[in-house]
Amino acid sequence: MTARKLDGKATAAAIKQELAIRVAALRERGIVPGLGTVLVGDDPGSQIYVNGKHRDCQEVGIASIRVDLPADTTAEQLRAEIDALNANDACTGYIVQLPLPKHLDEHAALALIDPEKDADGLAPMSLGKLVLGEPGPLPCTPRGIVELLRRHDVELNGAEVCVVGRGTTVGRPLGLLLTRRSENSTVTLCHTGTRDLAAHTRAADIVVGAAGVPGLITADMIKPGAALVDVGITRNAEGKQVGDFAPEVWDVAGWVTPNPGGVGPMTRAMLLENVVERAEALAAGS
Ligand SMILES: Nc1nc(=O)c2c([nH]1)NC[C@@H]1CN(c3ccc(C(=O)N[C@@H](CCC(=O)O)C(=O)O)cc3)C=[N+]21
Repeated sequence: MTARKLDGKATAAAIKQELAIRVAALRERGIVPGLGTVLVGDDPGSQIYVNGKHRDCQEVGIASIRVDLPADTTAEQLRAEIDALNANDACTGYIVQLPLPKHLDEHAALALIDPEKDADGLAPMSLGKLVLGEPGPLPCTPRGIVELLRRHDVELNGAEVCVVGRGTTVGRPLGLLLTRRSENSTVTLCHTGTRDLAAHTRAADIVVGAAGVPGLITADMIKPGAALVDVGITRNAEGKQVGDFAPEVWDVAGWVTPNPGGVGPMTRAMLLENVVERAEALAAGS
């Protein structure tokens, strides 16, 4: 059996077309959504991602504001840049690209983002709202994963989902998203302390690899027909993006996200979605 593709690239392209129409409608009413990015340092991966986000903005008609800072930026300088974006009316939402250089405190930086402008859904107020079930921006990767599965008609209601990885950007918030009544999945959140990972992955209808360990999840750990979502973006020695699943899983699974071309493009599409949603709320007067 060969798995079908959970095509993030094509799905993200379709979502961007829908967003372009919504952005055009906003612009007709005099509202221009504007995404800001704050990038500190010269991590090549982060530069690629930020470039991609600005390209996406241009495609759908969102204005973009780019703030690139040197690696030795101080906490005070970073705070001043964040304050400036909070005060800038042309910026309706923004992100602070992670990881920050080691001398900067990521949680402290995220806490400075005006909750109304948190495009990533990773600031403390947004994560708190997610826990409480209140409306707010949703973290982009988890939201993109749910959207990708929905648009391929992979059943979430009652599904057994094994999420491998407990990080704050993906694993943990994905568990929160999937266990809402609207998704209604049963989630097992596995991590480095899990005693028998294979026992959990084998029991799952959907397995999400978000551990950042190349090839961690192998074909023998998969229930035949399961849907597999690969969040891993480790770079190998040749600079190629490698995921958390071994390639042989394609012979066992029912659905697999290509990588690249799966979760990454969906993450970027959901960032745009968050920005457009926020601009629409502004247009509605809230
Ligand atoms: N505040 C913050 N928000 C983020 O959303 C965030 C972040 N920090 N830090 C880093 C991670 C990583 N991330 C990716 C986004 C898109 C692709 C993506 O589109 N990848 C392409 C390949 C890109 C290429 O290699 O050219 C793909 O998978 O098809 C990958 C990774 C967002 N992140």
